[in-house]
Amino acid sequence: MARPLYNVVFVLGPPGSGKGTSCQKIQEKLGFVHLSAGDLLREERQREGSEVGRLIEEHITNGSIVPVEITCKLLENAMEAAGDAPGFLIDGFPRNQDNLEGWKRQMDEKAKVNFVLFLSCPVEVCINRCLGRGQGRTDDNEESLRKRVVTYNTHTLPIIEYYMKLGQVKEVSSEPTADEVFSSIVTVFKDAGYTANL
Ligand SMILES: Nc1ncnc2c1ncn2[C@@H]1O[C@H](COP(=O)(O)OP(=O)(O)OP(=O)(O)O)[C@@H](O)[C@H]1O
Ligand SMILES: Nc1ccn([C@@H]2O[C@H](COP(=O)(O)O)[C@@H](O)[C@H]2O)c(=O)n1
Repeated sequence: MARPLYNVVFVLGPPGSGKGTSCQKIQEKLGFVHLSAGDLLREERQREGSEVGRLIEEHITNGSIVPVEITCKLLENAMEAAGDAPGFLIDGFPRNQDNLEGWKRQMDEKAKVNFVLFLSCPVEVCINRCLGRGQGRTDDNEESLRKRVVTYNTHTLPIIEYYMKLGQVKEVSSEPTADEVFSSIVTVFKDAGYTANL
């Protein structure tokens, strides 16, 4: 098999666990490119009058998961556009079985998943963080957040468990301060052999 084009770390955890915050820090330090599936979907949603935009809006409001054909294409396009990078942090993906299977169909030969960084944090802490995020997100309200947590428990945790069985999950508690969390993440990357700039 040809050498995979993309070196990938999936970043998963409950909504508001600090995935975006930590990915930004890893990007700055390690040069990995941060791609948030949620951000890409929010961008795509803006396209005026598009049927896909309406579908994405519905899923985001309900805290449910957009079909993988849409999300995986957005991720692949973003990886292609980023070109040469030491690695990609794919934040908030794969979120359910459909995401996982779609990724395998579309990306298995092009990308190597090195490990899954799992940011664990009590749900009530996460909800309070989202409610205080202040970014004007339409899904940072009590109702959508409860739905997002149900989706996380029902659909995303089994994906994390799937990778745990493969021995590919590196868990970091994201309850401490963002700097403390980042320092634990640095250790994870060092242990995984990424020593450049660390
Ligand atoms: N370790 C931390 N301690 C306190 N607040 C934090 C910490 N990490 C992130 N935050 C804050 O919590 C909020 C959510 O963080 P962030 O957006 O990084 O989470 P996320 O996991 O990417 O969320 P989502 O899944 O909803 O996109 C932000 O306001 C961020 O500043
Ligand atoms: N793989 C994904 C990721 C996200 N979504 C939708 O976007 C919402 C916001 O995601 P964040 O990661 O930014 O919190 C999420 O609740 C989903 O509706 C998705 O469908 N698939």
